[in-house]
Amino acid sequence: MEREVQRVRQAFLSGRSRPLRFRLQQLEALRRMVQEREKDILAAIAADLCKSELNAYSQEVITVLGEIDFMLENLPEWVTAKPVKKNLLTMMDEAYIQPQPLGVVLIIGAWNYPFVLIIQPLIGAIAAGNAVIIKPSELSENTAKTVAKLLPQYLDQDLYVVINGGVEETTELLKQRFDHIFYTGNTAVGKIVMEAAAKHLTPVTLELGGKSPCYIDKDCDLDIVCRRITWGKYMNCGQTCIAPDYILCEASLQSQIVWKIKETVKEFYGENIKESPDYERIINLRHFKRILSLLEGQKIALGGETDEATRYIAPTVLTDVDPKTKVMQEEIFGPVLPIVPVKNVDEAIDFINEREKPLALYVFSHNHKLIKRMIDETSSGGVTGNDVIMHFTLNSFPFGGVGSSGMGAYHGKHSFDTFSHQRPCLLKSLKREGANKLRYPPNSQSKVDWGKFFLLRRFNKEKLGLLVLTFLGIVAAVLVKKYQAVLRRKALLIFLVVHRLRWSSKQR
Ligand SMILES: NC(=O)c1ccc[n+]([C@@H]2O[C@H](COP(=O)([O-])OP(=O)(O)OC[C@H]3O[C@@H](n4cnc5c(N)ncnc54)[C@H](O)[C@@H]3O)[C@@H](O)[C@H]2O)c1
Ligand SMILES: CC(C)=CCC/C(C)=C/CC/C(C)=C/C=O
Repeated sequence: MEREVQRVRQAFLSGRSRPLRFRLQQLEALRRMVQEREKDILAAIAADLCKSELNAYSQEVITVLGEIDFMLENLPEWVTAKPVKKNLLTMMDEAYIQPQPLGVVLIIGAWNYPFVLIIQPLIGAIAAGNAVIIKPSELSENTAKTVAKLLPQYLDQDLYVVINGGVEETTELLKQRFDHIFYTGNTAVGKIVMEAAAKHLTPVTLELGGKSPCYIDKDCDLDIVCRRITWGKYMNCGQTCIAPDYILCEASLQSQIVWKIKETVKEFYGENIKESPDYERIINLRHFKRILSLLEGQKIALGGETDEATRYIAPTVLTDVDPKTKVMQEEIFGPVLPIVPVKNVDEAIDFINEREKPLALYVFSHNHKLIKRMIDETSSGGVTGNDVIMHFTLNSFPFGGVGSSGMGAYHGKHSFDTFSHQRPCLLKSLKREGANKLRYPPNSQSKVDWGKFFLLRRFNKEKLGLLVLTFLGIVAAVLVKKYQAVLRRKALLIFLVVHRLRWSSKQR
């Protein structure tokens, strides 16, 4: 492992990942890989998650292609140094921010969207000029193997390396020194990653999970609300980090919500859900059993049917859920939707604020003020009003959590920034040493006053007068320098005219 990381570091130190042209070439090659090997990629995702290839394409491949196009279009502008505002002490100098690659980045992915969750951060890391080691999730082994096979056929083999393995390999990998670690997965492992990173003072981005609440106000169109929630909750069989985890609403709305979700489930997946190509399965038996245990003692208003052999759990809704029960203590990450009754929006806000900060928050209402209030008075990684999931699709948004749902963010320019160091560069001249006397010892009150003037722009009248005089002096000096030749010619002319006049008067 150590040798592998060293090999990638040597490749980074060769400097070839840095030029803009190289980064664009690699991103184009990655796009080619996705387009030419689409079938292999879709088949792998489909095998890992019992997902239709159409769904694999629209949930994962579209996002990746969109992100590559966005990078190719904007990267030339992002990599250029940006001049910054200067102060009086540096007004004659060159001052700019130059984004630079961090070095060797480790990307650790999760199984639930096994392709996009490693390739989207990879796009950002390449765009920023880094070398990358990718560790896909071992639970989605088909995608992990496919990515390990395909990437070296298209990308620089020493700069971008896939290492496959489970906990043991990841633990070993985490002992190495990286310049950034980008981890997607559960919060408990997030802490392990952060602890390992701390040993090398390596910065981390943690894309974690949590329980994303969904508040439904009574003033809304329940047909539309339930259709949107059903889509976001049961997509990928509920195994989506930003799926609505639970519903908060007034008790009287529950029966209508259950009925409308039931109708939508029929509309989306047909009478026999098990036969639907759009309804996935739970990733493994451990997660299947974990989700089943969340149903114990609950009032099942919809669904609840299961099949261990195929790890099938029907779209399920629970009503009148007690917040103290297990289903409300951990992220569900499955097709189970509890409804927790609250009296009003105030109680919903308190409920959300009494818990860990979620990755996403959803609020449905015709009342725009209520939505704004919910946003102002709570905290979450991201918010969508009157829909679910959709904030993920906008690559101008930073995507990430807050508090226990994660730290740092990515997508689009935010990915580029995550994997770059914003390096401040100040270039001075070795001339104009006179001005520097102000900061050299011995110090004096007058120097402090000048310092205050230059850096804090605080001055007394006397100093202001002096400064106006200095400024006029500088302007005069600049003008004299600029028009020196003209002035010299004018002076010569005056001299000649005067001389000529004198000579003429003498002749007379
Ligand atoms: N914020 C996001 O973008 C996002 C996206 C997907 C999933 N998630 C969250 O991830 C969770 C589901 O993923 P998961 O954690 O089950 O995925 P997972 O089991 O695939 O684990 C994630 C990664 O951590 C590694 N790992 C596991 N145990 C480890 C250990 N002890 N030490 C070091 N590495 C270890 C795995 O090898 C894997 O690569 C949910 O909480 C979900 O909300 C978040
Ligand atoms: C809008 C469409 C068609 C797709 C969105 C795809 C999606 C839900 C991606 C989620 C990726 C992600 C961060 C998952 C976390 O678990």
